[in-house]
Amino acid sequence: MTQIRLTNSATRRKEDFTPLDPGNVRMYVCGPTVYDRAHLGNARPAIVFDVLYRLLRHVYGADHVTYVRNITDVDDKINARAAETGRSIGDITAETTQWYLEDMAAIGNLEPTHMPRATEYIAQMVAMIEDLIAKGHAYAAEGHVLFRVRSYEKYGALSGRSVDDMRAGARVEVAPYKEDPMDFVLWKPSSDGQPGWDSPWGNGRPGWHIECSAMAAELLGDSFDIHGGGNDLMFPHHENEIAQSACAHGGAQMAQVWLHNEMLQVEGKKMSKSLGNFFTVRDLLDKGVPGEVIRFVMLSTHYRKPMDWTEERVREAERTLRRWRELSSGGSTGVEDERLLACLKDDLNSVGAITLLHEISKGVDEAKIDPGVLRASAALLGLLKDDMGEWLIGREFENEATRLIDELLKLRLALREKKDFERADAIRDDLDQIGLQVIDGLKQGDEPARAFVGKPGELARLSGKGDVSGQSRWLTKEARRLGRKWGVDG
Ligand SMILES: Nc1ncnc2c1ncn2[C@@H]1O[C@H](COP(=O)(O)OP(=O)(O)OP(=O)(O)O)[C@@H](O)[C@H]1O
Ligand SMILES: [Zn+2]
Repeated sequence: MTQIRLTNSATRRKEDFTPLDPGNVRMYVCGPTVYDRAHLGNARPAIVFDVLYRLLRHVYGADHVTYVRNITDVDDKINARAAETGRSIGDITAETTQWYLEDMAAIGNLEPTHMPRATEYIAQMVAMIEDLIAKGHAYAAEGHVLFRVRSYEKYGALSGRSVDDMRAGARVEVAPYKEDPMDFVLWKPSSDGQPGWDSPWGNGRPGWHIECSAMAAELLGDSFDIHGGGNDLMFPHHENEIAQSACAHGGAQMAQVWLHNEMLQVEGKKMSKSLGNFFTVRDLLDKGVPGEVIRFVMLSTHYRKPMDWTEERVREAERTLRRWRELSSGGSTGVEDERLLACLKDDLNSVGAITLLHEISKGVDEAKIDPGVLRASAALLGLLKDDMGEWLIGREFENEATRLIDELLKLRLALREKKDFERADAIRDDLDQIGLQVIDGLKQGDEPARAFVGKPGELARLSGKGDVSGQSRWLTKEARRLGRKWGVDG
């Protein structure tokens, strides 16, 4: 069996992946701060780590993987949004969380095992902070609690910077209550109207970084296998998570492997809410771009490379998926192609996997490979799933069959114009034989592909689910036969 290899940001090397406990492989991924719709950039880590989750489930068994992706529902950005809109914080976070779950499902992601909301783990955060103070890694001052960065000598190891460099270059908040400008907030006081919880340091709320450390420890233990997120979080967020967790847990290494996806960009800049250069997953879905197409485009670039979103890629993905859906119906249940699995095991090489899917689909088309293999292989990427096939239904459908039939109709019209009714009628009869009723009165330049079918809905449904799409392969075969017979296939 091929070994899973992952590029560990902490060592900057591609390494063999060996879980601490193969009976329970554990992964934590930083989830969204819920005050606005997820933009397309936010969808990237959700998809990348979903593919990893699927791979781990495949290799270690579905019941032997625990995937945690949190919901940050206490954060100053949320408070600001509440103040702007006059809405309650609870309404905003509940609504945004629901949107997030719907949008992530629409792009084909499995639900993680746990989706902890920060507000439900305040007690664990307070306990962890108290522990850090007791161990000398944190101190309370003026209602705040700060992490003493100097107390953790490996601080900066993940992002490869020294504390002195960071101090020189960083825009850290200088505050009178800090021993060192680099120290970061674990707890801060809340004024009236701000969300707050009782604590040994008065009414207050947690800082963002401690949320992840506390939730990860509670659900996955002091040490677990994989920690993921976008590479924009490497510093300071992940650096701070590492420091807090190691110091609270007697030096135990928080995660064995750190994985970071690169950014989705718009004209060379990170797509982000703060820059305002974003569009949401929902915008695209509402525009009619199917979730499966979004997923495909995202996986067409390796997760460690920056990527751009272009209309051309969307169209290309749509064409490919249409074709694969058409080819993938029928046949046996199917087992995935081992080579595809090997690709994904090699640092989630989704690009190589897609290339292989093209090759497999060609084999299916030539009747050399069972369609079940295409389905099972695509499923490793979360593609071609039954419940996502709906997008094809009712859409205009263009493929090899319709193109050839189109050509046959044009030929028939040309023959009629030359008064060669015998051959024109023969074409009509041939089409009739394969269940296509020719409607007369069509002129050259009309769009015969749409007008030729007696039952217009049917052609659109041909590549839908199950047995219906079986017809589509049959139709393609028949159209090719007629194409050859009438010399319109070249
Ligand atoms: N453009 C992007 N490409 C890929 N991943 C991204 C992108 N923007 C954010 N992420 C990732 O999405 C997840 C949620 O991020 P977050 O809620 O902080 O969104 P954000 O757009 O970065 O917010 P802001 O713009 O306000 O900084 C994180 O794992 C983050 O790394
Ligand atoms: Zn986090």
